[in-house]
Amino acid sequence: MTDAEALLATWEQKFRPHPDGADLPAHHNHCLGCGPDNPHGHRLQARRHGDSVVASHSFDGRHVGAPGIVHGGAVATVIDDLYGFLLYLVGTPAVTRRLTVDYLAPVLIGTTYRLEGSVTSREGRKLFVAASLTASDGRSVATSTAVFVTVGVDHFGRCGAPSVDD
Ligand SMILES: CCCCCCCCCCCCCCCC(=O)SCCNC(=O)CCNC(=O)[C@H](O)C(C)(C)COP(=O)(O)OP(=O)(O)OC[C@H]1O[C@@H](n2cnc3c(N)ncnc32)[C@H](O)[C@@H]1OP(=O)(O)O
Repeated sequence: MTDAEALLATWEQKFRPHPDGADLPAHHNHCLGCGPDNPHGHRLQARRHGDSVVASHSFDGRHVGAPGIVHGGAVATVIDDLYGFLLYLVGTPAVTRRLTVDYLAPVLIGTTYRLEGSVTSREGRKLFVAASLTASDGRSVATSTAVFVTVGVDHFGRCGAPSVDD
């Protein structure tokens, strides 16, 4: 089995049904959004919440933009990765085609936020998704929508999927 095939096999397992409330597996160990072994990553941990995915997350000093404030690209990365967990619930691989973020208020370093994402509709290969980032007092600090397009596993093979340890 090639490294790419081994990685795809781990994904196949990850796409099995996950019970409500279950912690969802990282996309792979070095994923920028959720990989536990990526020293530059966010190590996002998400769980299933009905038909949505939720996470509790705080950013650290590696993700700073203006002093004390999280870089907008880091916020977008984490939201994009949250959508990647939704794919486990949808049951099909897909990739981000369009991502929009409305930054409603500064996201602060070292503060814990709640993320929630869900699929709003599906048209053929297009998955329309939406997410929010909420402070502990209930204030929405960022909202997002995105379009994912479903792809076959060959999409990842073609791109030279990394080994399971990458
Ligand atoms: C078992 C193994 C599992 C493996 C499971 C891996 C899971 C893994 C998770 C990894 C972790 C996740 C992390 C976060 C997710 C990334 O980060 S994904 C990485 C970033 N995204 C990319 O690299 C995608 C790059 N783009 C592409 O490869 C190609 O453009 C795409 C998205 C595959 C689409 O290309 P295409 O197949 O040629 O499709 P195309 O005809 O252009 O469009 C398809 C449909 O979408 C529509 N569309 C296109 N753009 C738009 C738009 N902006 N708005 C609305 N509709 C649009 C088109 O009109 C078309 O509609 P129909 O005509 O079919 O009705």
